[in-house]
Amino acid sequence: MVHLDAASLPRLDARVSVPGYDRSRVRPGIVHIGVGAFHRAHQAMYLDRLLELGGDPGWGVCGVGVMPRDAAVRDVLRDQDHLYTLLTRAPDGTERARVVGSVVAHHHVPDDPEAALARMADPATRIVSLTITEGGYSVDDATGEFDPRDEQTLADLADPARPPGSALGLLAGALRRRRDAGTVPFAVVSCDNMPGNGTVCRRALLSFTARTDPGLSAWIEEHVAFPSSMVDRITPATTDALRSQLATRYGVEDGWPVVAEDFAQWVLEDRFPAGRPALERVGVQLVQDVEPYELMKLRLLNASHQAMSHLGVLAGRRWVHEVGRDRAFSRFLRDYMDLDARPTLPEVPGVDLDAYCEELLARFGNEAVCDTLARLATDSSDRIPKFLLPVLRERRAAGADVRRMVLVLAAWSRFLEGRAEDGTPIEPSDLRLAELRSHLAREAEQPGAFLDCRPVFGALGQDEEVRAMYVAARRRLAERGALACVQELLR
Ligand SMILES: NC(=O)c1ccc[n+]([C@@H]2O[C@H](COP(=O)([O-])OP(=O)(O)OC[C@H]3O[C@@H](n4cnc5c(N)ncnc54)[C@H](O)[C@@H]3O)[C@@H](O)[C@H]2O)c1
Ligand SMILES: O=P(O)(O)OC[C@@H](O)[C@@H](O)[C@H](O)[C@H](O)CO
Repeated sequence: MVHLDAASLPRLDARVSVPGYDRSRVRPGIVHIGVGAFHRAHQAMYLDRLLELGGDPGWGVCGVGVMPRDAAVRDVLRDQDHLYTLLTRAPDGTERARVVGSVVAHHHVPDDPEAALARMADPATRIVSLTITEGGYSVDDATGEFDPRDEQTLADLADPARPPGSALGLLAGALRRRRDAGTVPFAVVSCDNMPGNGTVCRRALLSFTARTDPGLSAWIEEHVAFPSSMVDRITPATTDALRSQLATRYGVEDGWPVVAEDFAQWVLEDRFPAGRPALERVGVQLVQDVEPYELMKLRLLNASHQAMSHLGVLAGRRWVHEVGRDRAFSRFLRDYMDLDARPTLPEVPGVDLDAYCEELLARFGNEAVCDTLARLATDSSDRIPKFLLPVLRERRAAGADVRRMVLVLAAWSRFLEGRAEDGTPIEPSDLRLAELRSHLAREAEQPGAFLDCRPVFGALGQDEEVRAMYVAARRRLAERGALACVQELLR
């Protein structure tokens, strides 16, 4: 068994590809906040590929962790010279193992906010990117208003003079230093799954600074670029089973490997006043307007994920591929894509949407990637309003049949009640669980009360026809089960 670190690279199993470039020359030009599974399977992978092609070594990554739990990643990465293994698995079971070398440093904000701030203020940092989850931006889905709830952001707003502890606080603090020093600002790149993620991030930061430092807010508005991006690679959370597989198959001891599907896509708006890596060399699409790609991905892939997760769990499934390979469920998803989502999409340059949807279904059926429905169903109160409800609203306004999407909402409500159809307990994890359940508790006397949760459903929840469909779908789910409900709605 070989413990992964810089010294052990030459001794690794020959099937594990390792950085061929000189890591001692790699310097962080990018600071990334939220070095979770996805960043390491996606952005860091693209930069690793670029370095492998002889790309500018000034485009390495320094990770930044804001949440207390990020200390665990920091410790593992530090112990491994910031190296980790990325396993990619294709639907046919083909697996590739790669040690990624593009991450070269990591700062943990709860322990040392100054180190993170100094790194972000350093002129060598030209991009700050983020995967801090949809909730990390504190923008209310129903109103579009800034409505912070997390401890770190609230603490930064309450006392702007103390060292920042939140992602927004760090961005503001670092940009203030750059402005004061006359340093060109970095571009801020959100890589979270949100429509208009650059715009959302900009709105959040401007709202944050409007409350803490209005002069800075005006400067950011004028000088800082927030290119939007569409990011795609299905990346489950790391498990102990993955660590053991890596050890057994390749003899590598890695505290935090990552597994992902073999597919990867990144479409990025080309607005980087301080410069950017030559990402086009490694397959990243640099475009003027990312919106069509973003809408395509969020409404076809992520909304389908929401549709399959709650229905699937109610029907007793645990894995994404179990649902993806089920004939009725996959036909239901394809109907959703073709009849509900696609009519709401603009033309997507260079994309054949039929082929895209077909490929999505194959990706959902990828057993080797071991993705769980539970991951997809986490924090759905933050996902459904961004991925599914915009489609439901548009189709409703067009007078279309919206029963498939309403069935998904009904399944979500049953899921939140905490029991699958076979009686197995479900433990939902959601930022708004208490609030959602307080609405659900009124369903018995007031059918449809779940839809009164305004921050999630907004005015749509008061649409009488939608409510009636939802109540009927909930009843059918209870009487007949998720699979039968899905089958009933197949075209
Ligand atoms: N996993 C995927 O398949 C995938 C694919 C495309 C996009 N994404 C995007 O990436 C995000 C993260 O996914 P992941 O798989 O890396 O998850 P993860 O749980 O592995 O990592 C999430 C990271 O975000 C940090 N974080 C969470 N809330 C935060 C907050 N309020 N402020 C600052 N940091 C915060 C966590 O501490 C952690 O470092 C998703 O929410 C999604 O928007 C994920
Ligand atoms: O990451 P989230 O929570 O936005 O959504 C869950 C999944 O739908 C998502 O992670 C997908 O796997 C991913 O967006 C694929 O690129």
